[in-house]
Amino acid sequence: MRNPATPGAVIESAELVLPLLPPRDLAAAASACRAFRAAAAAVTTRRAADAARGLEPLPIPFHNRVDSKPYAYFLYTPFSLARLSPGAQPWGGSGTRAPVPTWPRPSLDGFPSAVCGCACEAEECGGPRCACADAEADAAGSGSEAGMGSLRECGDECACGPACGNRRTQRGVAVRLRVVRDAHKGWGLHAAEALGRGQFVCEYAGEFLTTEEARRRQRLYDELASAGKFSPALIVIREHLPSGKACLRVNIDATKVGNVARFINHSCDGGNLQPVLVRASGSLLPRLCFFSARDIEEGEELTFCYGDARVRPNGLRCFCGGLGCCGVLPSEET
Ligand SMILES: C[S@@+](CC[C@H](N)C(=O)[O-])C[C@H]1O[C@@H](n2cnc3c(N)ncnc32)[C@H](O)[C@@H]1O
Repeated sequence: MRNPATPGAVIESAELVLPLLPPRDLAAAASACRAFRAAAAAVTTRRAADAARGLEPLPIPFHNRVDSKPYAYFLYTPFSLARLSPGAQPWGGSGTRAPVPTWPRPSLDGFPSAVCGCACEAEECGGPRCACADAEADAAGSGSEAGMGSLRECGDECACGPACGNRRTQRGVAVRLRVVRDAHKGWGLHAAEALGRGQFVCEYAGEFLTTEEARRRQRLYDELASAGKFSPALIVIREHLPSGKACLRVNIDATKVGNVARFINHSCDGGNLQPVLVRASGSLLPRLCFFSARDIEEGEELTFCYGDARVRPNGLRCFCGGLGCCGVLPSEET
């Protein structure tokens, strides 16, 4: 057995333990000894190089020319989760990149799914004969909520495989993005390559919450946000019947566990992203996905409109910079 006091053993344990630590604990560990300081610096550099920590097909780096924060800390999930498995998630270790888990997507643990799908021949999926195609639905058309598009994709019960053309949103973030710090808005998601109109950008992934839990967290987040230095990322999606009555409400919280969509800032003029509710055959819950609403240049910030309502007291100041900026961020009672 290796002597625990040897420099090699110290570095080995640093390699194992430091990637599990949140920033404050990492800084504390760095002050322990020179070897830990060097190992912690390497962890920080690797974290700043990929917000997605190897869980998306492409790395998504942080860029900060505003202050000294190298990255934002949260647990990464490429898909929304019904239940969280407790425990820390390593981030910034020197091991090889984690395998990309974007295929097959896990089915939503705990949610019932209907048995349905298509049996299309190769390359027929999404076409007129595909049982999963919905002639009414489109990524940029009328949807269940004002400004929200809708789309149907192939799902778990379909005969098609990972390369199916009707699974555009199921293979993770395949466009180059970066997370950029702004003096007023905090972190924001930017295009790191030019995007054509209608390209899939990312899903809004996080924890699925009950409405009761969403309300409880919203109250807490409001308090923390009004004190500054806190950026909540809890979103409520309501799907309406044509009559206008709400029929389904989905609460997704990406504040502590989420994906890169948690960095998308608000724009009062609607922004350059189109939110789309995507429903896969066999899945009862829709997923919120973002597509480019127009051609987007490399370096542009990606934004969407959080909503129209500004009803909660102490609304936060909006810095979207749009011509029609309302001055206050949208906020509604959840
Ligand atoms: C979903 S998060 C977006 C990412 C966030 N900027 C961060 O640093 O993590 C939403 C929060 O970002 C900030 N934010 C988003 N859009 C903004 C805007 N137009 N003006 C000012 N702050 C904004 C607010 O703090 C808001 O509560």
